[in-house]
Amino acid sequence: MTSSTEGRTSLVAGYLQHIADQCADDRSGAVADYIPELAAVDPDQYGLSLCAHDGYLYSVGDTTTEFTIQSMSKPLTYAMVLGRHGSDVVDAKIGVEPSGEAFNEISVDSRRRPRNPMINAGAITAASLLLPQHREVEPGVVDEAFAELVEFYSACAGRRLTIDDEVYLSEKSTGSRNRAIAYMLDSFGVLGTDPDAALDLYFRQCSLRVTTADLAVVGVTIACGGVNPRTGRRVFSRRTAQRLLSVMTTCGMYDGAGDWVTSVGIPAKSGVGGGILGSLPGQLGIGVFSPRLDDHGNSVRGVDTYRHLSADLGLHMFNITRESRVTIRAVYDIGEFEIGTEWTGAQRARLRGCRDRVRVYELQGDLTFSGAESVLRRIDLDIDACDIVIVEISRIDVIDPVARRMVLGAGSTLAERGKRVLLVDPDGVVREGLRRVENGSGVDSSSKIILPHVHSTMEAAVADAESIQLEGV
Ligand SMILES: NC(=O)CC[C@H](N)C(=O)O
Repeated sequence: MTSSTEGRTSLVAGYLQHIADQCADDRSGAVADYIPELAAVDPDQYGLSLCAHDGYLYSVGDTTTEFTIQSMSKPLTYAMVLGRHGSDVVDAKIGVEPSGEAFNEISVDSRRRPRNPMINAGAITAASLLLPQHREVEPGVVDEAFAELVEFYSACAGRRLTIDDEVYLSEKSTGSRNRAIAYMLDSFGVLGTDPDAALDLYFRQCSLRVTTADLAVVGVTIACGGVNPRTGRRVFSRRTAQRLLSVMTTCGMYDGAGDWVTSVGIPAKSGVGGGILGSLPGQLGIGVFSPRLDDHGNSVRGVDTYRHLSADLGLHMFNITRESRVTIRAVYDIGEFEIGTEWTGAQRARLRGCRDRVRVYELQGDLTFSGAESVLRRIDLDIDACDIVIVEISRIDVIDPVARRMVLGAGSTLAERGKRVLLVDPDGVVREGLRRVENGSGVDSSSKIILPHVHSTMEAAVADAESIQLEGV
């Protein structure tokens, strides 16, 4: 498996690779076989991508492999329809209650509406709302609606998506169940358009090709309230984003919604192609792909991956923190050290070169995975400008176990590049983790762990920085 991030090999990519490795051996489940194109895929493929709220992308595994979006298209078409008609019109046609049934169940609620937009009945109704609301649909109208749909999906993914024609034609020629659903809806008067046109649009949307990176970017666009952070473009409104997160939470993983929310807690949507799209509000987007499915039609390794992301990286949406995002409240350089008279002329000359090589980062808020990820990336970005980094965490109250490991792990990753990390931690928020690592029950499995020096005051850290600088003189 390959791993790629947009920068240097990072701690975060290492965590993702570790999760991928833990899920790799599970060969249970079976690939979707209702059409030959899906049955023929390599079942062992696996990819995982994560996109941070500023658009930075991490990927491990088969992340360039394209697969069909299938039901992960449902939230996107729903978003389009909400934008076009407003929630009142849409709510009159499609409910928002979890159905507790399979995705292709032929059922409606007491008002004869599909129960929610994440099951096929709701998704076909959503697709119908992108077409002219009369029965006589002229040729070319579906093409036009599809072109707009591709435009919208592509804006969410930040890249032009294309259709898999074989999958589309196969879906179209074998879709009796979906046809039954559409005609039932039509008989109830739910569809204002030609049911075959709605089906055609639905089959096309399901056949668009994506990668896990695309899914992560779509997920982060939802997480960021409708703005794609990679393009800076607003694709849909904040209200729509809130709606998508709500229905993904309650209905995205079909009949196991309660279990999903408690054990994973990441709004998500799966597709029978083996993908799972996830969106953690305000924080990040996730894309996973592995073709073998469980009885609900969700990717087996995909579900397992999400369980790990939630448990190991603390990514549950109800991981309560005081401030949702840690902030770097100040960054400054210590400047030139006092140079004592005991030093020789040559030493003094070299000491002067130490100037501005010690940089302080003061953090505040609660430190979670996402916060630690962005802080470490910021440090990584600046690192050529300094030799010693002092991270001041006296204003951090709560630190997640994963964030603690990340902060401690920075000692090793920066040491590889000849840099040192010192922590100012008066309240001992990292101390517990430090003890565990020192006892050998730690964290990163890297052979030599270089821990940051931990100090209780800034003065002590600065004095330590000074003596480290002097060692090299
Ligand atoms: N759950 C899914 O991904 C279902 C999509 C599939 N094309 C169908 O409509 O049956």
